[in-house]
Amino acid sequence: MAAMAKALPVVAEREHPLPSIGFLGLGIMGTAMARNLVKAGYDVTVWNRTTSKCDALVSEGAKRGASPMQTAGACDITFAMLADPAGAIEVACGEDGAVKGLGPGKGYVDVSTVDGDTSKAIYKAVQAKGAEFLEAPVSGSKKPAEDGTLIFLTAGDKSLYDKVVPFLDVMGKSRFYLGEVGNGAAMKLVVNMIMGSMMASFSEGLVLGKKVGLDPATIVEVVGQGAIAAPMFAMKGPSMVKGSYPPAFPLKHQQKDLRLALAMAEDVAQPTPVAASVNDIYKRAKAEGLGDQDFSAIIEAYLLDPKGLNH
Ligand SMILES: NC(=O)C1=CN([C@@H]2O[C@H](COP(=O)(O)OP(=O)(O)OC[C@H]3O[C@@H](n4cnc5c(N)ncnc54)[C@H](OP(=O)(O)O)[C@@H]3O)[C@@H](O)[C@H]2O)C=CC1
Ligand SMILES: O=CCCC(=O)O
Repeated sequence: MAAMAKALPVVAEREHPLPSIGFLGLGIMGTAMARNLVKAGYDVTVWNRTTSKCDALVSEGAKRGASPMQTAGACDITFAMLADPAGAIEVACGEDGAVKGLGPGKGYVDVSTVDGDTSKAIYKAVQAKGAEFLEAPVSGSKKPAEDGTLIFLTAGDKSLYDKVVPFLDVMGKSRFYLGEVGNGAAMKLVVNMIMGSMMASFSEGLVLGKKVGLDPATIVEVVGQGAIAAPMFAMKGPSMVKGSYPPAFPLKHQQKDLRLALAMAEDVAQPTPVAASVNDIYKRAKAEGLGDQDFSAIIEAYLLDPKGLNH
């Protein structure tokens, strides 16, 4: 059963004036997360590199930021939801980066999925301005972002964590405080490494089953009733069977997370042969032009006929 959208607390019901919020990065996730903050009645300023992506939220009540620097300068707490380490560094530490707008009393919360070293570099830059930093990558995809049921994996300045709890609770259903910067990134990469391998294994099973004459839709049903049942298989399986992969979690980001998880494993000399092999399959799918499709399109990398299981 699909998760129910939760009732959002509204600002008018609160007793004290609340901090103003900046939100940088309005992709699939950022748009839905910022929208929930706007809907809850907060004073939200949004910025995105492709400025047209701000239009809808501005028409719904958000203010338009001129740059990451201006947005962070105008707001008490700024969230950032960027594609990858390069984007996160650019937006935080670039020419018109958010860090330039920060100062004592302000906070920067990076909710992008990046590696620990990227997070630590941003932390150092934020600290140098006398501001506070929290890394807070999320588990959960487009639908949980829309429903406000994400899981936050936070680490960094505990005092900032305490301040942003009300905002995290608007955007999410649960939150973990994991201590030092890097631990949130590590938790997120471990979870997504497992997820990428699960999806590849599921695809492999569907393709093999089809080849030996089984009905893929029946395989999805059987998997859903046994010990390996998973919400992800139940949600993605039916559309995979139809060869349809509308992007919720883009395949290029899943491959990025595998790449970052493998680098993390390399740093501690931990063998991860399953993830290494799976990463090659995602790389092949990306090379075949599937990067902007949902990551469930990984199944296409197994198929000679690129139209999907039904063809
Ligand atoms: N989609 C999902 O299910 C989930 C995604 N994540 C993670 O969240 C992050 C965002 O994901 P998602 O919203 O799906 O991604 P999208 O690809 O939809 O959005 C990426 C965002 O990053 C911006 N961006 C990328 N590079 C730069 C740059 N150099 N400078 C400025 N802005 C940049 C894009 O701007 P522009 O619009 O101009 O291109 C866009 O706003 C990723 O780290 C992803 O791994 C985490 C959990 C779930
Ligand atoms: O990083 C993306 C995670 C997607 C999910 O948790 O469903």
